[in-house]
Amino acid sequence: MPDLLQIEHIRKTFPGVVALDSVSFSVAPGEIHTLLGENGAGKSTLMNILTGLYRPDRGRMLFAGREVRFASPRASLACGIGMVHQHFMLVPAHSVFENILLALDGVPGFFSRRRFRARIQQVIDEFDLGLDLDSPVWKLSIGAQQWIELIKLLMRDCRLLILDEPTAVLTPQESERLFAVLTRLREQGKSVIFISHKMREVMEISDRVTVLKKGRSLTTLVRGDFDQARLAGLMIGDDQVPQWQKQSRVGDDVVLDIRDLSVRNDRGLADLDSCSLELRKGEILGIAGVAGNGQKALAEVLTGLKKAASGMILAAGEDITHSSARSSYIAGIAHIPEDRKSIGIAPDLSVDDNLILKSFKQPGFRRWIFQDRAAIRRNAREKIAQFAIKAGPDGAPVRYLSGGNIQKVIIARELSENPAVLVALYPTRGLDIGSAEYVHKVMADGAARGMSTLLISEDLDELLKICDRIAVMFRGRVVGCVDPRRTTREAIGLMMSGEEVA
Ligand SMILES: Nc1ncnc2c1ncn2[C@@H]1O[C@H](COP(=O)(O)OP(=O)(O)OP(=O)(O)O)[C@@H](O)[C@H]1O
Repeated sequence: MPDLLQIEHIRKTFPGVVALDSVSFSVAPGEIHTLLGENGAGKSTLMNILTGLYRPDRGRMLFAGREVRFASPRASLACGIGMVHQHFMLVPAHSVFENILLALDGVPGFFSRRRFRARIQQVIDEFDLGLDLDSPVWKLSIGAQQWIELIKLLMRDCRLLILDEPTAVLTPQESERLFAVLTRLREQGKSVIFISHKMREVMEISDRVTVLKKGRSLTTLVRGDFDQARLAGLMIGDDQVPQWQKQSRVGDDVVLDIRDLSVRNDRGLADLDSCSLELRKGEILGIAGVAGNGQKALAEVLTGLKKAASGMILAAGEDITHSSARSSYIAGIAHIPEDRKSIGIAPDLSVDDNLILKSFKQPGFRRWIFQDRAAIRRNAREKIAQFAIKAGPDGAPVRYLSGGNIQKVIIARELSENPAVLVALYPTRGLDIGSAEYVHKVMADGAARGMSTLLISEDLDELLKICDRIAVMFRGRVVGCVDPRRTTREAIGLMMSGEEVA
């Protein structure tokens, strides 16, 4: 059968950066094709070309045998290419049905509306999605909201679906359901481009894998010809994955004692609801939970971005909930925020400047009242090499970096001062395996030195591998605490969905 999509020698440059040098690969009808590549390899740029956001400098694309050039996202969608975005484009107050209607060009009349509703229901039943068309979107889980995005594309008869890190916000059970749906779609002859850094998923779902490296398509491998080690080796080089060993040295001292802590959001609702937790010296305490169950509020109240409505935070036994000691305590905490682009970095400043945002007043970076640019550059060079940051031309704004590389800049900055406490929200989300392992190594080394880490993550493999304990959050509370050596992904997954409280 002829290929549905053929990409030939695509090149795309930005000022001073070759994002894609020469990329060629094809997607067959009824195929799940994974794109794998380290941070900055060019995956997002390629998807932006496929979905009509960017135009390539060179090369050609054929879709269903016809050469295509997309002048806009609308043109790509009209052709049958749809992307399930990471940031859902849904109106929370509207119903599922209304949100799907909104995605169409023009509102159908009453009768066609009924027919349309019946068609959507058919899709829901066929894929066993269990969605209520009349439920307002804000009441739905993140997993259910992703179904809506998928249905929108299916209603538009998309033949090629692009999913970029779709499981980042799902429970293990929801991920399994997503994979079942993708398998069904494949059986129906739909094609999928799947992007993920999670090797377990890549192994489970891919028919073929194309490895991108430095803007070039290195190779395409067929199922049966690849395993995790081979893919990792191709992507980042066999000797590039940092090796580390966890040496558990959890002390008796409680460095943070959170007691019945509640935090309200702007609407006055409790994001954190009587949450209690203890973090010990040298401990890596994992927080599992589906995004939106209070993890972010917990990190924000600990790092001074939000105030506690009630309850207590004790640091080394001292109540700092509202005291003046709180600000100096917070100043010493390292924080890797969830929102990289608006909280984590100053987007228009260079990589060099972003790396010293917390330490620019230090004598090492000053000469009299002026900045010591040579020292700042030296520091940046060191960190760029240490964290393998793909930084682009000197002085370029950090917002031009790929998502994974922006994350590396934040981590390099936050961990450079040997903090006593690290609060990390999804620190390895979107990082390639080499970089994720480096972050794990940094945390393990930090723990051996006595650093205490609150690691909020949706990646259960990560939590099970690196944590001393895992607390599970559901609806603003800790609903259970488990020992990673005596639990399973499934057990944690059930707790995450509120089905079982340990
Ligand atoms: N608008 C832009 N201006 C300048 N450079 C850009 C722009 N968009 C991407 N780049 C650069 O192109 C390269 C490829 O980036 P891209 O975002 O496609 O990588 P990626 O494989 O998706 O990475 P990640 O896994 O980190 O998301 C990077 O070096 C990035 O800095």
